[in-house]
Amino acid sequence: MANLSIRSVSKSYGAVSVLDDISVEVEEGSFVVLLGPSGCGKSTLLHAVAGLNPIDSGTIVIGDRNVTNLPARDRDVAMVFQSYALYPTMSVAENIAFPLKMRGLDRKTSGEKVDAVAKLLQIEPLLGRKPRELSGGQRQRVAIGRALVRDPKLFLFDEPLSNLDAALRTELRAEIKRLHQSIHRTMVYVTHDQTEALTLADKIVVLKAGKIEQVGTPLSLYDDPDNAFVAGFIGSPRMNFLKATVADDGKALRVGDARVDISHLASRLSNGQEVSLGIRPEHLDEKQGVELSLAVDVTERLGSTSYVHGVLPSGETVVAERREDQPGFGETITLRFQPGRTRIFDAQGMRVR
Ligand SMILES: Nc1ncnc2c1ncn2[C@@H]1O[C@H](COP(=O)(O)OP(=O)(O)OP(=O)(O)O)[C@@H](O)[C@H]1O
Repeated sequence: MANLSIRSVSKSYGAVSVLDDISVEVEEGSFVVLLGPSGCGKSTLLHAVAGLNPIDSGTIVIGDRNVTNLPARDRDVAMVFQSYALYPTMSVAENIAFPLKMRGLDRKTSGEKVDAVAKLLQIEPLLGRKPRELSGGQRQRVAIGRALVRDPKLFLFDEPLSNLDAALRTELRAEIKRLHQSIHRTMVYVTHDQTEALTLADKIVVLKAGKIEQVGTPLSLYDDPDNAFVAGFIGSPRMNFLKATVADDGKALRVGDARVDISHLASRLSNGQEVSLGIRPEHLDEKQGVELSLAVDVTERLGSTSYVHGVLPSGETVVAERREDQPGFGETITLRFQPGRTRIFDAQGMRVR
């Protein structure tokens, strides 16, 4: 059963279309991430679900209620913002208890709920402090606590980790995941960070310029992207895209001097057609396969793995993963890849299958 249905939602600011016929189904208890570059409309969509932002057309259903025209306070959703949005004069306990106070809950029950949430988030020692006496990570835990205590139908997160440093982001990301696994509530999470999306989501909705590019599990988007945008946006370092020309009646591609057999594809490609050959950095470190020669300019060593940056004879730049050798500046190395690992995109960026 879908806990949230976003149906054909559109919104414009003047002549600019920010959300263009967006439909998304969010299953009960699932974790859905809205992912896309800055300005793609993901916050606008989340705010529309929360009731903070009116839409021009479409329908939003939460549980079995059409909430499209309901104000935010009647939607039974709780939102966690990037900026924490805590009340500075209130203690942590008062901040977390605030939604319960608004509901007129008695002090004893409210206190018990605050204690339970504080325990879950391991912020019990902080309950008496003011927000200014907390680190960024602690503040965000309090903001999450304030959302949790309301026990809403739906949790909405708007880039909650963006103000934190890298180590804390990783830590709190795992905590949000743990939280979701323990309370099994429906969560919709906005981010431009593909690592957050890949690690947290059951389902990712990739947005670009107000339109959905693809919806799928993290693995399906990574392995089976529908287009070059999704292929390039998901994965770090990003997929390499090499210029290629169709040859042998659609059975092969020419990439510089190399021939890439693509006879496994039911190709509708014609000789001479220009396409783009997508290869992930980790697929350029094979023992056997099609060979490319790379003039190395930078090697980044990250523990047991390295990323080698360099230039092909065509002048195109490439990033390749290396698990064993660590070539240095000026060396020329041979990259090898299996044609079956590559993804092919036409001139419009659409995947050729
Ligand atoms: N009140 C507004 N008036 C006019 N344009 C707006 C308004 N709010 C947002 N926009 C525009 O709508 C588009 C989508 O904005 P939105 O904040 O949803 O993007 P986003 O994907 O969340 O980006 P970011 O990651 O930078 O927050 C942007 O082009 C933005 O400039």
